[in-house]
Amino acid sequence: MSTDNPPAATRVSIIGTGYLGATHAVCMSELGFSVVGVDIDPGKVANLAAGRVPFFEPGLEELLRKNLDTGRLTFTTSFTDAAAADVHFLCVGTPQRPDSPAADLSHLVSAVDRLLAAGPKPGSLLVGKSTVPAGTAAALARRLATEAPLVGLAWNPEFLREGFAVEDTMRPDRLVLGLQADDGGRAEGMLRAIYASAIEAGTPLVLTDFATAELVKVAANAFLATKISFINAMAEICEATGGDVKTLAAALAHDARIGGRFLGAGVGFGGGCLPKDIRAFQARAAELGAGYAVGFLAEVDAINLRRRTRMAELTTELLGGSVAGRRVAVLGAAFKPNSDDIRDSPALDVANLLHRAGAVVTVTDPAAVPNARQRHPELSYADNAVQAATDADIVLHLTEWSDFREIDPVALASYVRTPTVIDGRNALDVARWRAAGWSYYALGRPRV
Ligand SMILES: NC(=O)C1=CN([C@@H]2O[C@H](COP(=O)(O)OP(=O)(O)OC[C@H]3O[C@@H](n4cnc5c(N)ncnc54)[C@H](O)[C@@H]3O)[C@@H](O)[C@H]2O)C=CC1
Ligand SMILES: O=C(O)[C@H]1O[C@H](OP(=O)(O)OP(=O)(O)OC[C@H]2O[C@@H](n3ccc(=O)[nH]c3=O)[C@H](O)[C@@H]2O)[C@H](O)[C@@H](O)[C@@H]1O
Repeated sequence: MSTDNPPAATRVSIIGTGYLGATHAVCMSELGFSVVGVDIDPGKVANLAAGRVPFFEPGLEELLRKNLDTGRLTFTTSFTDAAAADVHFLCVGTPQRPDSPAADLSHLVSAVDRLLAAGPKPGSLLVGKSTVPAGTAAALARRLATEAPLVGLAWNPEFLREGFAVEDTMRPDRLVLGLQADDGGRAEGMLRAIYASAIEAGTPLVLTDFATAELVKVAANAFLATKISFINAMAEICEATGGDVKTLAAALAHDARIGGRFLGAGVGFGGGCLPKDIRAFQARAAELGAGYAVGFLAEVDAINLRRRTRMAELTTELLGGSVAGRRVAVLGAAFKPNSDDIRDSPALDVANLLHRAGAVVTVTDPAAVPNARQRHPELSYADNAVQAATDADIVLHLTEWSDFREIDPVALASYVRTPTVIDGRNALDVARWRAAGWSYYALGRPRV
């Protein structure tokens, strides 16, 4: 999206300023809109208002500060401040329920309660961006029809990736707009104006109904999860036959119909979205009587979780059958590089499995240690790979930060007790590590 022609007087509110909402607020302001971000977490609001992004996202803080300085971007806990906006983007969390695989929609319901209580402007538009089970928008439309008939509704799911959030928001692969057939084109017109620069730049625009828009989002995440679990299933077969999953994936990638992205075998997917979205999808399909159609996602989830236990088993095997009292260095805490997000992190899951089996586990990560320490105070933490690996019996590489790929294996070997590494992301330079005297292992690759 270009910022050459800032739009005029449209006022935008962003409800929920977490990973998605904070990024969307900053990017909408960068596009020239007057933006207010509202959140119930006063700490988050205070940080954002002071120019601090309370999570790791390359490029976002710089853009936040620049836009705060223009006066176009503000943050508040008051829904009254948000009520004056013309367009409200709903960006609150939809996590997995604690007691079931389904999505917890309570934040969404409460956000709408608060907005309606504050009295949104007649003619304003509520735009859902959160990932929701199919049918959520239709239910919300019925609610608005009785409680706020002059407020429109659209569903505009978000596809950004953490670590590339600004880039993905400014230059999305596509824009999906779920619209109501009977609003006379109002919502479409307002959203075309909001996204004018992206549309002019040629971003594909998909205009559809609510259910399809909701489903595009969960289908995309289900497909990505399936692709990762497919290659991890091949890794399991490679382990059984002595094959090499990295060569296998590279060979598959030469087929343009398959492509090489999301064929990275290793310890599997985590984060605040893929795992909970495939579970919520299954739960919703079952409610609709169509659970059989996505039954395969249970296997996708199971393959993914097996990679974590397999990593712990291989560690145990390489340490002679027991990890009790052995020192394990874990490189990585975030669910992926360029993020401090530890939601459903494979790295921390593996660290905990080993800790519970009696290992002395020390975790390091370039960005996620503060979050990990808060959530898992039972583990030990180090500032860098050398500290984590000092006197280690084994080193596990579980999040492929460039910092870890760039480690000098010769230097690191002088700190460890035994130079054994398991590359849980198939991302280290095997030849370099072996030449430096390390015994190198990886899931789905032959032992040499
Ligand atoms: N994190 C990501 O990269 C992406 C997330 N999504 C979806 O976006 C949604 C939000 O995800 P995240 O930003 O990761 O979650 P998050 O947990 O980082 O942020 C959610 C925010 O909503 C706030 N909130 C909760 N209840 C509220 C209420 N009643 N009123 C106002 N604010 C409230 C929370 O305090 C929090 O700051 C989810 O549905 C997720 O699946 C979609 C695409 C990308
Ligand atoms: O709905 C969401 O929130 C987002 O979920 C994912 O984005 P994200 O969770 O930021 O991370 P990804 O880059 O998709 O990675 C997800 C997980 O898969 C793992 N992964 C990825 C690729 C791969 O080849 N192998 C692999 O194990 C990563 O390490 C990570 O744990 C999607 O890629 C986004 O399009 C979507 O908007």
